[in-house]
Parts: sequence; C-alpha cells; structure tokens
Amino acid sequence: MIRLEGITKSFAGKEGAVAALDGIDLTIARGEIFGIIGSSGAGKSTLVRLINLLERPDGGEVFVGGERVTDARGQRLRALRRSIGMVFQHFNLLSARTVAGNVAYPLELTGAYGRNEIAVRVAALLDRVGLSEHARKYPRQLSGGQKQRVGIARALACEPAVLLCDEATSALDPQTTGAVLDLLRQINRDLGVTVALITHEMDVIRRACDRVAVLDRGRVVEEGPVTRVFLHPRHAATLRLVREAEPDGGSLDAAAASDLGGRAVRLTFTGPAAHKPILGRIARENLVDYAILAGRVGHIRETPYAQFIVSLSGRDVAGAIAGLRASGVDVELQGVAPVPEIEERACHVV
Ligand SMILES: Nc1ncnc2c1ncn2[C@@H]1O[C@H](COP(=O)(O)OP(=O)(O)OP(=O)(O)O)[C@@H](O)[C@H]1O
Repeated sequence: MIRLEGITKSFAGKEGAVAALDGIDLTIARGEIFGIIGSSGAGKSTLVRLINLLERPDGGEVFVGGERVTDARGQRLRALRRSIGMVFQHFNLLSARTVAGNVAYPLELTGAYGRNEIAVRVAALLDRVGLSEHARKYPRQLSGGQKQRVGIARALACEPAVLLCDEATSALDPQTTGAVLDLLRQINRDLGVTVALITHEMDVIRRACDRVAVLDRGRVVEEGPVTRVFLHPRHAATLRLVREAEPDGGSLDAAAASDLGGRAVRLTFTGPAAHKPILGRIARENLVDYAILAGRVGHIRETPYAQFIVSLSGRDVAGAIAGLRASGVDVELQGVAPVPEIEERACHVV
C-alpha cells in the first residue's frame, strides 16, 4: 500500500546538515496495522510528513497503492492526500464547530457533496465511533478519548485507503488508549483500511499492530512481526523501547548475568503453550531443577505469551532443553551467541 525506497531527508542545523532520515526502506501492506516506533528525534515526524505527502524527500521514492507519487503535484497531490486520513496527537479539532461540524468539514472542503449527503455520512461516521449522542456538542465538552473519536471519524470522512495515526494515543490515559486502539482495530477489520501507527510507546505496538519497524537515528534498525520484535529484540534501540514498556522485563538480562551456576536459558511460550504446565513436566522427566530469575507475561494483541529466564540444573539439562523445544517452547541459551551450531554444542556440554 505504501512503499518507501531509499528515503533520505536532511535539515540545516547549526553545525551543518542534520540527517533526519538516512536511507529508509519500508513497505506497509494493504489492510495491515503497521507500527513505526522510535524514541524522540528518531525521525518519526519527518517520516509522517513524507508519507502524507506534506514534504518531499531529498532522495528516494514514495509509492502509494503501487503508484510512484514522489513528485505528485496539484490536483493529483490533493487527491492522494485525501486518500490518507490523518489522526493527530492533540486532535486538531475546530473549537468553533460542533462534533458533527468537525466531521463534516473535510467533506465540505471537497465541494463534492450536498448538505443531505453530508448529514447522512456524518451520522454514519459518528455511529461508527460511538458518538451519535454527542453530535451537537463542542470539542470543549468532550473527554480526550471522545475528542480522539471525533478525530478518527473526521479522518475517515473522505473514505481514505490509509489511516495515518501520529502519536494518536500519546495524550490519553492507559484505559482510554486501549479503547481508542480497539476502535482502530475494529475500523481496520470492518473497512479494510490500512493503518500506520506512529508512536514512541511499545505498549501501543504490542496491543494493536501486526508488524512494526523500529526507527533509530533516521534508520530502520529492526522490522518484523510484533511477536518477534517484542519478544526477541535484536537492536539496542528496540531493547530500550521494550524495557520502557515492561520495566520488570528489563531485568531479564541482569538476571541472566546473576545466574548462580546452572544453565541460564530464556524461555518463550506463545499461544496455547503459554497456558500449559510444560516446564514442570519437563523438569520432572529430566530430573532437572529450575529457578525462575525473571519473567513477564501478557498478550501481544490476542496472543498470550510468557517469557522467563530460568536457571536449569540437575541430571539432564540438555534433555530438558530438547524437551522444551519439542513442546514448542522457544529456548535461547543466555550468555552464548544464539548461533544454532554453538547452541547445540552448548547443550551437550551442560
Ligand atoms: N524542520 C527541521 N529543521 C531542522 N531539523 C529538523 C527539522 N525537523 C526535524 N529535524 C531534526 O531531524 C531529526 C528527526 O526529527 P523528528 O521530529 O522527525 O523526530 P521524532 O522521532 O518525530 O521526534 P519526537 O518524538 O521528539 O517528535 C531531529 O534531529 C530533529 O532535530
């Protein structure tokens, strides 16, 4: 749906040019919820302005729906921008207009709809976001979550193919964030709209996205399914973001280092395996003891997961590791490079 190829963008700084984006390659597939995450200064806002065609890259190409749009101008550019609905962190509602008036605004701007048609469309949009009863209120009379629902209805008004959400939940409390993310997922499911979520919070990615790209200093340093990136972060920037989301999970590495003699392993249970008593059974079968040193449990979208660092000791640690793997548990040896042949050798040593 959206493809960025070799995108570069620099800005003039006091000490020369600052590379905000430094060779970005990214593909957001039609119908998915794609997360772009990065800390402050990573280049997220610059990327948003390139995706919604408010700015042009210094180098590289932007494709929307398979069409090269890097140099689009005039009428075509306006049509392309309408195909990308924007949801903002601070809602950007018109305070002098009612809820219904805010949602009607982009439809009025097109000049393509009559009053009745606009009224019908606005009513349907407000129904979709659960605000029908608030149509005549003004933004100041709404909660943050309700304001964002207006923002989402407005972004959907021109039936965009893509919903680009720029820190859309960053001004909301955790409960309201959950409700807004649920709404975005429902819209994605019902309308097939592609959703791009730009955020600095891993928790938002965990709850809502199919795939994620991690941005750091203007580069995509890691990309993949959320389950993989969240449970097995490879890059230091990703690890930092995961730790911010789950402070206790951050003690995993430290715990591994403090392991007292046994074989420290990181065990990841996902899906049905997260609810089965696998570890106890395998420990008994192999006459192995285990000490749980650190852990985290939760959901990635609907998928349950549990991840522990345990220290295994006793009769047949290698057999226990093999048994865990055979039961669908992902086992990573701690303190050993995660290269298969090294892992295998390490298994036989213990
Ligand atoms: N208009 C500009 N002029 C000069 N430098 C800029 C401009 N816009 C962005 N930058 C620089 O580009 C880099 C990336 O900025 P950007 O705003 O895209 O990051 P971000 O990830 O959105 O950060 P934040 O989460 O803090 O908004 C930063 O070093 C920033 O200072």
